[in-house]
Amino acid sequence: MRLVIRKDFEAVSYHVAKYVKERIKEFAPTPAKPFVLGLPTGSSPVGVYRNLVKFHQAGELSFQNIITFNMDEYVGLPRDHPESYHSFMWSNLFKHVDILPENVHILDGNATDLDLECQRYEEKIAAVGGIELFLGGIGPDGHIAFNEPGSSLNSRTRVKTLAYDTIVANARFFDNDITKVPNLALTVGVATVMDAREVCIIITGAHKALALAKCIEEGVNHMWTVSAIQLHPRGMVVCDEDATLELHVKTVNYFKSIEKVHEQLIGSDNVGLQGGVRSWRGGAESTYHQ
Ligand SMILES: N[C@@H]1[C@@H](O)[C@H](O)[C@@H](COP(=O)(O)O)O[C@@H]1O
Repeated sequence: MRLVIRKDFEAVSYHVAKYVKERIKEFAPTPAKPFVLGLPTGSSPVGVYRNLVKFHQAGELSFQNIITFNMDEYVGLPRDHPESYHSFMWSNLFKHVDILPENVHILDGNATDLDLECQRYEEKIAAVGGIELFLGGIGPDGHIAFNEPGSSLNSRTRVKTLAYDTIVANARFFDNDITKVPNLALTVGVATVMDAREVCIIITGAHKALALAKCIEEGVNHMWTVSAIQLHPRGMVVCDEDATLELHVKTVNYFKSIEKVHEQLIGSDNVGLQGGVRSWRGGAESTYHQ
C-alpha cells in the first residue's frame, strides 16, 4: 500500500485528479476497451471532480470512453432530491463532461426490489470486465462507501442500515436534521471495492486522523472497513497533513522518504504525481510498497 501525503485538501484533490487523468490517458480507452471508474460522493471527492472538469474543459481529458459505477445511494430519497447521490454526481461532475449517460451507473434506491437491484449492479460491473480504478472517501469511523463498522470484509453490493454516527455526520446535508437523513442505503461491498484493479482513497481533515491511523497502522479489521486496503495489491491512500495527526512520526517519515526516493528515480512534475502512474505500471515499482 502506498500513502501519499499532501499539504491540504486542495493539493490532495489536484494530486488525485491528475493521477486519474494520467491513468486514463495511459489506458487509452476506446469504445471496445472502455476505462471503468468507480466513484464516491461526499465532500472528499468534490475537489477532485472540480479538477477533472477543468482538465476536460482544457481539452486534456475526455469521458467518452469511460464507464462509471458509483459506490452508493440512499434508499427512498427521490432521484432528483438535491441530496441524492444521483443529483450530487450530475451536478458535481457528469453534467460538465462528455460522459455518455448510458455509461453512468448509480444504484437505484427506489427500485421495487432492492436486493435484485444490488445483484444486478454486481452483474453489470462483471459484465464490463470489472473496475479499473475505484476512488473512495471514508467516514470518520473508517467506513468505505456505506460499509459501516462491523461490515463483512467479503461483503458485496447490498442494502445497509446506516450507523447512527453516519446519520449524524451526514445531517449537515439535510438542514442538520437527523430525522431527514435516510437510514437505509444501497452500497457496494468492501469486496466489490477491493475487486477493483486499483483502489485510491482520499482522507482529509483532522476528524479523519484516527481512521487513517487505524486504516494503515493497525491490522485489517471489520470495525474500520477501509483497512481492507492493506490486502490490496495496488492500494493508495492520499491524505493531507491534518489527517496524519494520529500517525506515528516514523510512519509519516517512512512514506515521505519512499516518495523522495521515487522522485529521484523518476523526476517530479511539481504536483507530486512524479511518476505515480509509471511506478504502478512498470519501472521503479519496487519503490512503491504494494
Ligand atoms: N457513503 C458516503 C461515503 O462514501 C463517504 O466516503 C463518506 C464521507 O463523506 P465526506 O467525504 O463528506 O467526509 O460519507 C458517506 O458516508
